[in-house]
Amino acid sequence: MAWLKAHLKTLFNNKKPKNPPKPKRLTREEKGKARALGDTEYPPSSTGSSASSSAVTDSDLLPILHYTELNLVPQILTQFPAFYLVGHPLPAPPLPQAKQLLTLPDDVKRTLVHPGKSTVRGYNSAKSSGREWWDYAPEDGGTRLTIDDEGFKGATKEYFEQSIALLQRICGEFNTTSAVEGEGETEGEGGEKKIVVPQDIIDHVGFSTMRYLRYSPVIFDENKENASGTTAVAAIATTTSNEDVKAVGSSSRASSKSTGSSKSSSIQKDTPVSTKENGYTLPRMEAHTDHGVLTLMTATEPSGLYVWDRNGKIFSAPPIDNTVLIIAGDLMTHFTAAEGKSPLEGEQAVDEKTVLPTVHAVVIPKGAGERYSVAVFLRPKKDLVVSRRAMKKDGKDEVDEMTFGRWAQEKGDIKGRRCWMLGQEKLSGGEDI
Ligand SMILES: O=C(O)CCC(=O)C(=O)O
Ligand SMILES: [Fe+2]
Repeated sequence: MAWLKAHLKTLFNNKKPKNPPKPKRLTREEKGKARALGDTEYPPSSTGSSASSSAVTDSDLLPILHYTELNLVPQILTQFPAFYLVGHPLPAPPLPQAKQLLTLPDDVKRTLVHPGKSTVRGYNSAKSSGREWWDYAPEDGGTRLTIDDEGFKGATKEYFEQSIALLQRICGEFNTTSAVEGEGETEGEGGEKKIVVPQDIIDHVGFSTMRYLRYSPVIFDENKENASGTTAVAAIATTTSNEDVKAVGSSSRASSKSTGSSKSSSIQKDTPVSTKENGYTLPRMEAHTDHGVLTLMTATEPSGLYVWDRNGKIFSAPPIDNTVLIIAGDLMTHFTAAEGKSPLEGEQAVDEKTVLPTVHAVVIPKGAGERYSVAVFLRPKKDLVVSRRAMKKDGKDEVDEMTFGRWAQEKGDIKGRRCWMLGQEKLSGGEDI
């Protein structure tokens, strides 16, 4: 797994685009107005050429993009870890359906567990995190592991299909057509099409799924929770602050490193490990990156979603009416790596057009109640080659082909799957991997 370690170290080591477009400076009021109106000038559409050695963005808000401006997405995802999309054609988000399914009696929910115990199909729970979820997959029209309710099934299928179509459209924006020499990249006719995101992803649903999630204090399993007192879990707090979010990041780092590591005891000692000493733990999802191409999210209040940018800066990502939030998954980094490079080669594969996967976490403030969310994951077929890496084997030049299935498998094999975390190393103040 040495390549992965090297890769993570370089990718997430405060790497910035070499020549990022400079965000336009707006006052707080202007920003708020731009957000409320879905102002097309925010974020700026210009591709300023002045080099900046400061942060990728000086804004503390995530951009809101209008559906008619999807062509800006490739640039925006190098500047921001996420964006809201307004003016999209999606139907109402199936949050009532999420609540409908996830508040069924436990014995009914148990019948929706995948026979092979898949965590990306049917019903699952992580009781010690105060979280449960149900995954819809389009196989057999999504009729397996679901409930017998036509309204539920219709709304679920519809939202999934339309969201996937939207994410595929966004992928198409990464594939530009270049005009005649000297004119740069344009939408001009007759030019050469540059494929960044494989066409197969744009044409096929692949291994895409949709998830309904519920975060609630009532999900905690009192008997299991921290029985040993050593399990690394999220911090305890009476309010949610950046500190709490950082703790969600650092504690999951401890859990990933502690398993199978000879350093586990010292790491656990040095890491904020919460127990029930204050009588409460927060419903949460630890910091992670999604391993697909793009993820579309929508949620109820209370807010609780946070995203990290490539410098470790945290953005709150509360739900905004009529918008969806879109973030990048690991495969975006494979596809947008520097020309001819695989991200598995590390730093040299990251250039100004490289989109890094969005680190995100959820933590629900104490007393805030329940949160429901919907996440649609655009993922390719498992055998799709996502990047190629030139390497020497027994003195011979070889090309190592990374498929999506292998990527997901190798990432999953790292305990806790917390490996692709940009912010986490910085936030936890810990040593490099
Ligand atoms: O609940 C959310 O908003 C995020 C869920 C998520 O990140 C995931 O399921 O991968
Ligand atoms: Fe996620």
